[in-house]
Amino acid sequence: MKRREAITELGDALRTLAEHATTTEMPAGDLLRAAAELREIAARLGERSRGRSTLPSADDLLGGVRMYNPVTGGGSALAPPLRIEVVAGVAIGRCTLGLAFEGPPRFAHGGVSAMLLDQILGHAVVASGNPGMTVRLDTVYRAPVPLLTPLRLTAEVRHVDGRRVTATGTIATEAEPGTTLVSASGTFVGLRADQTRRLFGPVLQTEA
Ligand SMILES: CCCCCCCCCCCC(=O)SCCNC(=O)CCNC(=O)[C@H](O)C(C)(C)COP(=O)(O)OP(=O)(O)OC[C@H]1O[C@@H](n2cnc3c(N)ncnc32)[C@H](O)[C@@H]1OP(=O)(O)O
Repeated sequence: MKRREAITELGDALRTLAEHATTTEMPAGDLLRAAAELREIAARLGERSRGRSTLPSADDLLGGVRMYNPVTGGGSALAPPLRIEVVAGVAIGRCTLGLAFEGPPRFAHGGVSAMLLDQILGHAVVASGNPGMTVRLDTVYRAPVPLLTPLRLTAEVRHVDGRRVTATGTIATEAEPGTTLVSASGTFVGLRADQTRRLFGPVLQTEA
């Protein structure tokens, strides 16, 4: 689909911009010129935009296509993006974090690790056929997550108890997949029909 490719192209440019804006040591004058040019571009993009209760026209919510998901979305300026595939019930994710995700020098911000894990746990939960929202996420930071280093994440469902699903996951490097840097356990809850209507009613109406 042409529009999705264009969205991904723009997202890619924005991610490059965010990384260079984070690492640049250019003088103040150059930064101010860049800011002015970027504001012009932003204004142009904002001429036609959607509100909070309208899905992106390029998305396919029920088909799992979310172009602006801040973790996996090709169109997101914020997403690493994390690429996930499910193999025999295990979600496997790959990404490399740039300096835009830095917390302690040289390493990822802890909140970014939690965000990646929330997403991949959620993916495993959806893949198990028990979709739900995160109600709890416990994260254990064993070693710092290096930037500019290919990462490998895993997640799988451990337990289904009615509407409650428990999943666990890890972050490691591609080079040392057996050494867990961060692990997480999450609880997800499937929504009742009334909860779905209350939270997502306006969006589902525009979808229909
Ligand atoms: C291919 C595409 C991939 C797509 C992949 C997509 C991945 C997306 C990953 C991102 C996921 C997110 O970030 S989701 C966004 C972050 N999460 C949220 O914003 C959720 C905020 N929480 C809520 O709105 C609410 O908690 C609800 C609506 C989820 C549930 O309502 P509730 O009133 O709390 O719970 P209720 O329905 O009464 O109870 C359901 C059961 O869950 C239990 N329960 C409720 N909270 C908890 C809890 N913290 N810890 C343990 N258990 C809990 C209750 O005790 C009850 O157990 P029992 O009595 O039945 O035994």
